[in-house]
Amino acid sequence: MEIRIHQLRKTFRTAEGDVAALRDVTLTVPAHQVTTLLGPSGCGKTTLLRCIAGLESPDAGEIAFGEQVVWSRGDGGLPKSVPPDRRGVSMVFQTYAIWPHMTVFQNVAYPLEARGLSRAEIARRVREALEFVQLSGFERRPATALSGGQQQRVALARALVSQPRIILFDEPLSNLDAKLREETRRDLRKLLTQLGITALYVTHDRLEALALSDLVVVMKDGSVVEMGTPQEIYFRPRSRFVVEFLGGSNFVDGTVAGRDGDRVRVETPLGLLLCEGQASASPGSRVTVYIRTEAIRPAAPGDEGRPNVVRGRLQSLIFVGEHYDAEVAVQETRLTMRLGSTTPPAQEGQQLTLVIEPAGCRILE
Ligand SMILES: Nc1ncnc2c1ncn2[C@@H]1O[C@H](COP(=O)(O)OP(=O)(O)OP(=O)(O)O)[C@@H](O)[C@H]1O
Repeated sequence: MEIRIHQLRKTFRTAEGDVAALRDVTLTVPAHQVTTLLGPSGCGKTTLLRCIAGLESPDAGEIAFGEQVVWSRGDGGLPKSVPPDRRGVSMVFQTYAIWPHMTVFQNVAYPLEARGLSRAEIARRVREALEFVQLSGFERRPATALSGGQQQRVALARALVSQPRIILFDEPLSNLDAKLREETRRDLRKLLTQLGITALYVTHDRLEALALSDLVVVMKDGSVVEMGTPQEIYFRPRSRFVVEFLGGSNFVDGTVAGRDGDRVRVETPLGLLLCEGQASASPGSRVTVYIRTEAIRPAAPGDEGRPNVVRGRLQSLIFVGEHYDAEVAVQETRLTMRLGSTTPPAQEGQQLTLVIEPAGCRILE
């Protein structure tokens, strides 16, 4: 079920003044896929999720599930709203919100109790949901006698048992430790792909967004700034904000010098760089170039005469296990890069010749 959001606006009135949590957000969340809302704290992710669930009332705009409008209000008019329990939406929260005084079975059965289903039907559906999250055999366990990861799976089973059209996740993994988080992320991706349900997932963790999603929507200050597949967002970001949010660090300012096929030549403090992106950039215009850390490598024999070769001095080298994080000064500019940890690295202070792969060198808007 596709979610269509059109010019959704929400302002909170607080003692300190108005807070614009959503500024005319327009967005289509595709059906049967996993979409994440990614952005820093306070950018409006949770507010958008709560508006979709019907837990928050927007000020203006429209929300539709497929062809069904579930909330709408033009400026000044009365809102039209489908109540939360009639939207066919389930939500999984950061705190799991499972009931400690109930068993696993009772927790998962809870959403079905009020529906007048037979005991046999409830038992069948709960069994199926628990099988799906691999918790068969845990039915009679008190919910508190489970690990954090297992509690999270109970919350997921409870969200699935009522066969929702849409499932919403609000930072569901943030209470788990790093290892469990990684495992649960993998399991969740597998489960959601198998289910083929429309899932919208809120996180401020970039790895989670990249690993889980079919589509990543980056938000800032109540607005959508960019969206795309994880690969598009990672390899072809358009703004410095997105690059920085994804952990990128190498930026140089420059002036467009001309074109070279699909690529653009930019005069920078590192010298002339051949870059991807914005082939329309006109000569003379000022631009910022982003260089991906892993696009920089030490030069090897045969690299002479290649584009984007620079010389610098190794400033620092930090061992982080699978590689060294290195910082290299190229005249006034500092570049961060990775050096393999299996080959003996260079010494701090040593001169290095580096190649910057043009595919990892991008002009930003
Ligand atoms: N009930 C409320 N009353 C007043 N202001 C609110 C309320 N809920 C949210 N806000 C404000 O609206 C803005 C957006 O909040 P929201 O919780 O949607 O952000 P978020 O991106 O989900 O952040 P986080 O990752 O920290 O949860 C913030 O500035 C927040 O302080």
